[in-house]
Amino acid sequence: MLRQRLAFTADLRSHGPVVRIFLGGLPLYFVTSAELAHQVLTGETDKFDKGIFVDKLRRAFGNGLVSTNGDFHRRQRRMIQPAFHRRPLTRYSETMTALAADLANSWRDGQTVSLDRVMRDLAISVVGRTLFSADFGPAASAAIRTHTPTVIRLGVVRALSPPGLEKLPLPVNRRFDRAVAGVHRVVDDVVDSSRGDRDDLLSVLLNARDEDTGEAMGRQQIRDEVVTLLTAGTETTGTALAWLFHELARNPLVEQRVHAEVDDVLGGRAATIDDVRRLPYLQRVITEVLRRYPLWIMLRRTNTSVSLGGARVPAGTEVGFSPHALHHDPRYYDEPERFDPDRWLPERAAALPKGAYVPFAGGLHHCPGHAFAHIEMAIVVATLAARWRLVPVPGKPVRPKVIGLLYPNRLPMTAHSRPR
Ligand code: HEM
Repeated sequence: MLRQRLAFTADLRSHGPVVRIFLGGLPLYFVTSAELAHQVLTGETDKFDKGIFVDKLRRAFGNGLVSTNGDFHRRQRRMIQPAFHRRPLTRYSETMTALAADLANSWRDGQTVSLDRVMRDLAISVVGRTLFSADFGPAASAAIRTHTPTVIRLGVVRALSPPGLEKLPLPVNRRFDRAVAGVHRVVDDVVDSSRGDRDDLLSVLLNARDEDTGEAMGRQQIRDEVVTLLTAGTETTGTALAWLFHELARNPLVEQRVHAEVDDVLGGRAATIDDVRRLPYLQRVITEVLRRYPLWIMLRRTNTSVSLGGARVPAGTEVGFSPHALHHDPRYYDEPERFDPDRWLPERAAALPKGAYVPFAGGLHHCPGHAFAHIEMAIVVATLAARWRLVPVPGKPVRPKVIGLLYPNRLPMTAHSRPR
């Protein structure tokens, strides 16, 4: 499973709708149909808690939103959700436009950039400024960019290995601890230097009071929420942006249509939130990128006995599915390996069953940042594509590294100025 990750989870569908596999002795019920994935995410959502992944990653994310269940999760979510409503998103979009324009202005014709790194740094700057009023310098940005994939990668290995591995004095565990400490150092700096008097999400957390006791939120809990938002909001969006430019370069007809659309709407200027709805083709490109490059697997755990596709699954059992396998399942998608943004034209997408497209999960843990991510991606791509065409460096093949998320192994690209 760890060696051939995508092939392993794709192949499970040939064994039936529910397949029992073992993670170092621990049974995992893997569901392979859209219908059952939808049931796990949204159908009986209060019967499924977060599973072994978040247990193994608790040292990193503590009790942040992504790792908690039940009433506690609901309370924290209620507090954080308003930061993703329309009005704050409009405010954040100004920062997205400014940062994208700065990047577009910083390139020289013929310059080669590590696009994966640049996109992840941009995503880190966007979340830092919008949610925490923090300007991460190059060192802090590099710390997040290098430590977060290590935390996720080793968390996945821990989850899929025999229990107890993480307690042994192994180099791999020391690496995990160092990476966690690296992310925590950056976040502690951000939390400690805020006075809580800004119009941002960090100030909401610093000023929050318990509804019953009136007590302030503990420092540790604030740190857990900030670590969660920072990593959940940057790795995903940064890698999706990198893959988007990779796909444009591999699909010249798609690239031409994106260029024609942004030229028509922007005429060379930076994009704003008002432009996003006027870029329908680019929105389909974004939807298609999130189909091709979603999470590898998602896990949950039953908190009561559940019937799944006719199988009786006892309480306390790990249940999982692969968004990547569902997004490439020929039962739901014609030519699933083809990058085809027009499959998202409303008349063609209407037949897609629930659960077949789940880049942002669903149910109680549905990604609160989905609109934030869509707006950010549209603004960044439109602003850069209005000025630059990004061309792959020959002889440097790009392939996905599957670390929970799909990262490009590298993505050197040369920026060519587009005629204005
Ligand atoms: C393309 C970009 C993004 C993708 C593909 C994505 C995907 C996801 C997915 C699949 C989950 C559910 C995880 C699970 O339940 O196991 C999730 C949760 C979450 N995401 Fe996103 N996300 C993206 C962008 C963002 C952004 C921009 C933010 C914030 C700035 C964010 C913040 C969160 C948080 C806080 C959670 C936990 C929610 C909860 O458990 O209640 N995400 N995301």
